Amino acid sequence: MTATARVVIGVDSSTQATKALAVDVETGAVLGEGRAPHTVTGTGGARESDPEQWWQALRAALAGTGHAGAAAAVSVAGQQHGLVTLDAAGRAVRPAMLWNDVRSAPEARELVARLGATEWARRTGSVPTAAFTVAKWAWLTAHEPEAARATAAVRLPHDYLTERLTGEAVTDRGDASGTGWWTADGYDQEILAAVGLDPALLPAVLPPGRPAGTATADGPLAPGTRVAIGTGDNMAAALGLGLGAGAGPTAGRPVLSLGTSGTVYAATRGRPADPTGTVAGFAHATDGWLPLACTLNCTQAVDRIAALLGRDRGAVEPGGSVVVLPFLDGERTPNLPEATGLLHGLRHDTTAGQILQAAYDGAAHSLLTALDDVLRAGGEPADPDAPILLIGGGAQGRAWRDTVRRLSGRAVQVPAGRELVALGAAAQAAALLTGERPEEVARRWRTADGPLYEPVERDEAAVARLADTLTKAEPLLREK
Ligand SMILES: Nc1ncnc2c1ncn2[C@@H]1O[C@H](COP(=O)(O)OP(=O)(O)O)[C@@H](O)[C@H]1O
Ligand SMILES: O=C(CO)[C@@H](O)[C@H](O)COP(=O)(O)O
Repeated sequence: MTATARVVIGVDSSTQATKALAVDVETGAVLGEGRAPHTVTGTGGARESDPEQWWQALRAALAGTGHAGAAAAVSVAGQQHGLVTLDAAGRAVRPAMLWNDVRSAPEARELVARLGATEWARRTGSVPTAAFTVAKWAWLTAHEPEAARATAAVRLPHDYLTERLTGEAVTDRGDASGTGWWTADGYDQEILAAVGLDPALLPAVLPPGRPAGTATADGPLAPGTRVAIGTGDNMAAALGLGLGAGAGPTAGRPVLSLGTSGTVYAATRGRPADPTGTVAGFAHATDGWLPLACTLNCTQAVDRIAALLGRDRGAVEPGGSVVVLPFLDGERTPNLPEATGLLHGLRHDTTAGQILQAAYDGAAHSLLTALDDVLRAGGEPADPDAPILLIGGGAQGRAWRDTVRRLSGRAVQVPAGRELVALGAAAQAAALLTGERPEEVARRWRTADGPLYEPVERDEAAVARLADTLTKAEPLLREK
């Protein structure tokens, strides 16, 4: 390997920011880091961002690594599901509708009613919720038909950025599996016809390991730099943790990610097809599957409640019996897209710190409840003694770590590598150079190593209170 072939860059274009890491291919050492924020607009159920801003943020983050001109390969991972609509000149027709935009909830319900939940799960692995790209496209054709008519290309956030770097209209199986129009055999022509989307508008889904192309001369990278295919952010984090679905000890290892979204998932050998819709049957980026459950209200919802209470995010207090269902932005798991937040069981002696703790509990409970469903959907045995790999910004907070341990009764391991999505993308880029599988690269880099926090006794009373409140409040939370 030449001196310049030693550095790759992995990018995480997530909801709130673009983060880029320059990484040494041999050791996994992070040599440089760049970051640039995104703006998310929208009130009520709307959440949108300008794709041009992601591109500018990508340029800034790449420059921030200090290695943009010298990297041998680059890969971009991005927030899943977002609907990017481009005109014939490649300009955005309108802002991208993001994964957490729940205006498309009625369209998702209608799509499920038309085909049936079991058939959706059988074909695409998932029952679409408002998050899925197919529901967003259906919303666009119904509410902004001129924008839909002006659309000459439909992209996901990561493949939009990959195309800006290379000029190639390509995507990967991992991110494609979050659209609602991809099956293991390619695009589902019948579903596309049902939502009036011409397949010619979509990028080609390349086989795993095939590069997207090389950097064009007018971009932020040295012309000819190899660009990997990239993937969705959760798929990239799985790669970054060294998790593969192939034979080996990593299939079925549970991951809990605490970021803008909360996600719980595992790499599995079995293809998920959960007709209840709790588990999305995503594809792993290399092979096998990545059953996943996702919440809309995670770190940001808890931070918002801390701000309302005038407390630091870590200033929780034990005790009391208050319950918070922090569904501030509507919720996806459980599927209550029109829900708002709920506070129940307030007493004269309830403290602000207990209310904040209850918000953490409410956010973590939805994810932990889905954990067994995730493993079942992927056909992997649930091992209650296996530590949960805890990642995302929230994993850095003691209150989050303690809440997950108390409500699960399990140990948690917090990988030392902070930016697992960007590391996973870097592993994809490195794999282009070395011929390894990306997850093998990450294992060699020992990205999942980190402190283990021992299990504590499960707080059965808190879990029962949450489950009971959720059951009783459900009719209220379903009201529009
Ligand atoms: N030390 C910390 N304690 C608790 N939460 C934290 C800490 N640091 C960051 N966070 C939370 O992490 C979130 C960002 O997580 P991250 O995984 O980077 O987001 P994204 O999903 O957008 O990539 C912030 O919203 C913040 O609430
Ligand atoms: O919708 C999902 C998964 O299905 C989300 O996990 C998005 O992929 C957004 O990710 P972050 O910006 O929170 O990382």
